[in-house]
Amino acid sequence: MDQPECTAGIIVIGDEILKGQTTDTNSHFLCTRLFSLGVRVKKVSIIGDDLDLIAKEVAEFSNKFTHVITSGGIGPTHDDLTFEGVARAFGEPLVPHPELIKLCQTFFGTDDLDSPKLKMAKIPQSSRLQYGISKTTGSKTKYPLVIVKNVYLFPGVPSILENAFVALEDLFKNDQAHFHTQELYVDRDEISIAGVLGEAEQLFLKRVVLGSYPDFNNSYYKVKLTLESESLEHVLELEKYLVKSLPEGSIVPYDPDPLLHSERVYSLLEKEDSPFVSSVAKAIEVIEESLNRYSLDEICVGFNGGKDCTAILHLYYAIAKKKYSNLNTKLKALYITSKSPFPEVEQFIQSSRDRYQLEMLHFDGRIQDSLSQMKKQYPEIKAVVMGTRKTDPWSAHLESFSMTDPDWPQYMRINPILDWSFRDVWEFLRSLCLPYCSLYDRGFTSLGSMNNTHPNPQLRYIDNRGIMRYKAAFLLADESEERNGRDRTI
Ligand SMILES: Cc1cc2nc3c(=O)[nH]c(=O)nc-3n(C[C@H](O)[C@H](O)[C@H](O)COP(=O)(O)O)c2cc1C
Ligand SMILES: Nc1ncnc2c1ncn2[C@@H]1O[C@H](COP(=O)(O)OP(=O)(O)OP(=O)(O)O)[C@@H](O)[C@H]1O
Ligand SMILES: [Co+2]
Ligand SMILES: [K+]
Ligand SMILES: [Mg+2]
Repeated sequence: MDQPECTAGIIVIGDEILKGQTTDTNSHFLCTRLFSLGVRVKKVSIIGDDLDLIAKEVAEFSNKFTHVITSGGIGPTHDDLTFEGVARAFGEPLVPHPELIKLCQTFFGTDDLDSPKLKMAKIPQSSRLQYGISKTTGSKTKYPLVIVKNVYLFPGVPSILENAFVALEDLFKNDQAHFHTQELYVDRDEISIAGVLGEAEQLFLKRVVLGSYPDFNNSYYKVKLTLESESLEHVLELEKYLVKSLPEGSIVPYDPDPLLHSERVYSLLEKEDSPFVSSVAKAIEVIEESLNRYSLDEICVGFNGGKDCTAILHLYYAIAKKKYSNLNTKLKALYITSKSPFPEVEQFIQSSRDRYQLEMLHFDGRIQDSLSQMKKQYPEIKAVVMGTRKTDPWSAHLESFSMTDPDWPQYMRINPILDWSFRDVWEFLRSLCLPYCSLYDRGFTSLGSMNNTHPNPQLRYIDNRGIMRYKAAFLLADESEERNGRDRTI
């Protein structure tokens, strides 16, 4: 820690970003990688394709930071000005580089120095060329990175920048420093823990950087704390201090990436025998059996954003991922839109689609009609995995594998959680920290459509300011009241 800090500045160049036509993902990528390499990014600047601005920014960044990374503006067109801007920053001319000319000739088949295709071969006089080693193939990259003093000129196209950076990241690795980070999740408002955080900050000044980030939409915590230092000891010391000083029970276990840890579904079975463990075991058994009977192409998950199918979807994902160790086919989900869907439900369905990378089979209208349409449009589908439980209307007679009723389009209904209780569903979702539709945190216990569903009166309470509120669904004490928020208790 006696050495000067290893720092970096990032300059993202391109009019399209300032106009909002392109979202900059490169700075986020670079910040993440550099942080893990022990390099502290001090500043990110986004500027347009403007020669003077590029020159000024590069000169200033080059003075201030150990490394400067630019992204964009090195293509063949008139508006690509980064080489020229960097040359101007250091008072150097642009000169054709023999090696780059050769490369441009092989790529573009021209040796006309005035052709736009050869513009990319003219670089600042003191440039160095650096080839990377591809981490996947082990071979030398086709195109070199241009480096001028401490400035690294990366192309702006995200996939190319990312590959180039990974192939060259040893250039940036700071062996002196490795940041140790730790996250703590707190189930209290930021205001109520601000005092403790302030004291901690003073006590650990300069030794640990403490960050506090509220999240108003998370079902599991309200504030994420980040503890970060070059010394693991100091991080652990601060952690201990916070555990001691924050209100008892306010730090909650949280898994920010339950899909990455989907094998935890199986770890649930290792817990002490209980009705919940048997429920999970049975569900796993049914889904494993269905994957023996059907290929991934022939099955979809009936997914309407409700809690039961949220549990089902995760189980199905975890089991499919285990069976087909490298899931490279998309899992299919059937969603039949109800008459007036809740926006919160639609939003949750979209975020689930993205999270699990689902292929959505989407229909509008009556369930029966939609299933007939699915027969025509996706004739390969033979079975639907569903979150039906025996306590649902008309479901007491169902079995793990039940064909649809005779007057319905014929599908195998796979029902892995028929015998689960309301409590089982919540224990499953919450112990794995799975995201679920936000309505369940606002007193809804079963979801229909907007015109027939409201929060469950059993969960109503008056808060300390006299305002009527609803507790979260998982706190419902009497499970027979699950459908008490539905109009037609059919
Ligand atoms: C894929 C699929 C198959 C279904 N098959 C039948 C069926 O064979 N017989 C039936 O009466 N209802 C069937 N249903 C309807 C459901 O049992 C249930 O009534 C519907 O999902 C509405 O549930 P809710 O009232 O809890 O919102 C099916 C639904 C889906 C999505
Ligand atoms: N519109 C639909 N599109 C696709 N699948 C559906 C639809 N409606 C019901 N299903 C399937 O039927 C199952 C039972 O429906 P149900 O509404 O009881 O459960 P849920 O929506 O998952 O949760 P909740 O009981 O909290 O509403 C769902 O889990 C889902 O698999
Ligand atoms: Co249900
Ligand atoms: K903050
Ligand atoms: Mg429902």
